[in-house]
Amino acid sequence: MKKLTEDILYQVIKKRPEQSHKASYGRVLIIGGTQQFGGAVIMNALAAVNAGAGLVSVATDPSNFTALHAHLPEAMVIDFNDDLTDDIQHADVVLIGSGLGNRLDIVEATFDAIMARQILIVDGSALTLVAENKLSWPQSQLIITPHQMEWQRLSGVTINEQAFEAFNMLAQQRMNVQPILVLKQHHTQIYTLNQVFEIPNGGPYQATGGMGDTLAGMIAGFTAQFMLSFPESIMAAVYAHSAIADELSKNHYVTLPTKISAALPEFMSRYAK
Ligand SMILES: NC(=O)C1=CN([C@@H]2O[C@H](COP(=O)(O)OP(=O)(O)OC[C@H]3O[C@@H](n4cnc5c(N)ncnc54)[C@H](OP(=O)(O)O)[C@@H]3O)[C@@H](O)[C@H]2O)[C@@H](O)CC1
Ligand SMILES: Nc1ncnc2c1ncn2[C@@H]1O[C@H](COP(=O)(O)OP(=O)(O)O)[C@@H](O)[C@H]1O
Ligand SMILES: [Mg+2]
Repeated sequence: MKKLTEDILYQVIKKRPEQSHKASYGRVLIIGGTQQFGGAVIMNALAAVNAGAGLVSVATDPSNFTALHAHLPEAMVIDFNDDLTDDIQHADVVLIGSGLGNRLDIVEATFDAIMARQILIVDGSALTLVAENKLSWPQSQLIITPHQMEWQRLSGVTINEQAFEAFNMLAQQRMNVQPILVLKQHHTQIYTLNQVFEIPNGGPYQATGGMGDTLAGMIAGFTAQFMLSFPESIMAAVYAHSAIADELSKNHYVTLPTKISAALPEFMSRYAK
């Protein structure tokens, strides 16, 4: 187990070249947010845009369009009931699952459309749907972001057994496509193909709904923008998420997910050398 340090931020976050444009920083497609859980995709998108993704589109229930635009006019919207194949195939990074409820049809269609070279981040309800329906993972650069109960549902490793790294690693290796596993908890762990990393920061002021949706959006923004630093870009996103929460916690009892996203541009500017 390797403990991550602030160095990961200097390693991944780079000063932008003058000769660049929005497409240089990645196209992200976010798929999620039923009528009940529209907030989840708004938080995904706030995080991805504030992390610096070049272009962000959100495929969601149409009842969420106005609220999303009110929070974030930078994002584009798509009706998630339409055929998303073209939108998926034009994205560099697809994030699916936050607030997706029981829309198994959308998970299946996304897994069918995704291509092997693309980054696919699977979060929230999509993880539960994969577990319940025993879906196979698609060929892609797969990242999964379960909290401990979602990981228990997916892997069969109970929350108590998750203290043993070897159990998690074995379960990860048994999947048909070996994903990068971001196992969320106090001191989140990141399982790459052959090594485990752990963040030393973060705390209970982060225990509030939408905190994981924000992390998933940050991972999308970091991986889309810092393509050449994969998978370190994932570690930098996880580290930054908790580092910002730590800073806010000095004078905030609870660190709201939307405040973490709002702090991202200034936070990242400190590391861009
Ligand atoms: N504003 C919005 O739109 C929001 C939308 N959201 C969306 O809702 C969807 C459902 O996501 P979810 O995580 O809330 O529900 P679920 O998968 O049932 O798991 C929760 C249960 O698991 C247990 N548990 C055990 N260990 C745990 C741990 N370490 N961390 C967390 N839980 C742990 C615990 O059980 P308990 O301890 O209560 O017995 C708990 O009751 C998902 O798509 C998400 O994106 C949310 O983001 C909120 C804001
Ligand atoms: N006590 C804690 N210490 C550190 N981080 C925490 C703590 N509780 C929750 N978190 C973080 O908050 C996030 C919660 O994710 P998740 O349960 O998926 O939230 P949601 O689905 O509501 O957005 C994870 O990144 C987790 O590591
Ligand atoms: Mg979650």
